[in-house]
Amino acid sequence: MMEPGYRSVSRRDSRSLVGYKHACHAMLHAPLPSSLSPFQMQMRFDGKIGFPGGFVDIRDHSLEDGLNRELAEELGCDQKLLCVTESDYRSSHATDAMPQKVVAHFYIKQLSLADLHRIEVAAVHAKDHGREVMGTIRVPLYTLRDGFGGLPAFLTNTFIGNAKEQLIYALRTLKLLSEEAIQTAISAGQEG
Ligand SMILES: O=c1[nH]cnc2c1ncn2[C@H]1C[C@H](O)[C@@H](COP(=O)(O)OP(=O)(O)O)O1
Repeated sequence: MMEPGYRSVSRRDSRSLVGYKHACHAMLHAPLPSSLSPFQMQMRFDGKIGFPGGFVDIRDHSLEDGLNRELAEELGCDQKLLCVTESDYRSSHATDAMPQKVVAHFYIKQLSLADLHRIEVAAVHAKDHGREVMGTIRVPLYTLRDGFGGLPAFLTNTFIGNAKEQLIYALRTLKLLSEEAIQTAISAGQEG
């Protein structure tokens, strides 16, 4: 499932697209052997949910340098605690939708639970906290007995760009939930 208007593009080919801005966003994830396995998104200034990151000027920086700069601004942590590298890169999708043509690059960074928690605490003191970022949030990976609370309800939020598809991609690729559980959560969210 992909947000209409987004097409998959390779990291390499994306560099030769003309007239596109490049945006990099990262999912921070701490593996745990339970449905509480936490990963992070954030509430943005516009009331939409997305991942930390932002626009990157590829004339001056590598994708990862630009992403790490954005993460420092939004999460307030130094690179000893959080440094995304090319090995964390997962996908790129281009869109021609207005107001601007964008290539959205996506990363998944695996961390220890202790470091994820340190980042959540540091985020309160970040430059962008209360301006562009209203707060970090954890994504619920469970579904309550009512069939709606938890992940299905979370999926009814409004997401920025293709962040919802990036989230579902991450659930699949990290095998955090079975395909059946993912489909059930998506369907329940649509009905709820
Ligand atoms: O989490 C996201 N996943 C995919 N695309 C996203 C996400 N968050 C924002 N976006 C889009 C929206 C814009 O087209 C660009 C850059 O947005 P933003 O992160 O707000 O960038 P700046 O902070 O203004 O640099 O990506």
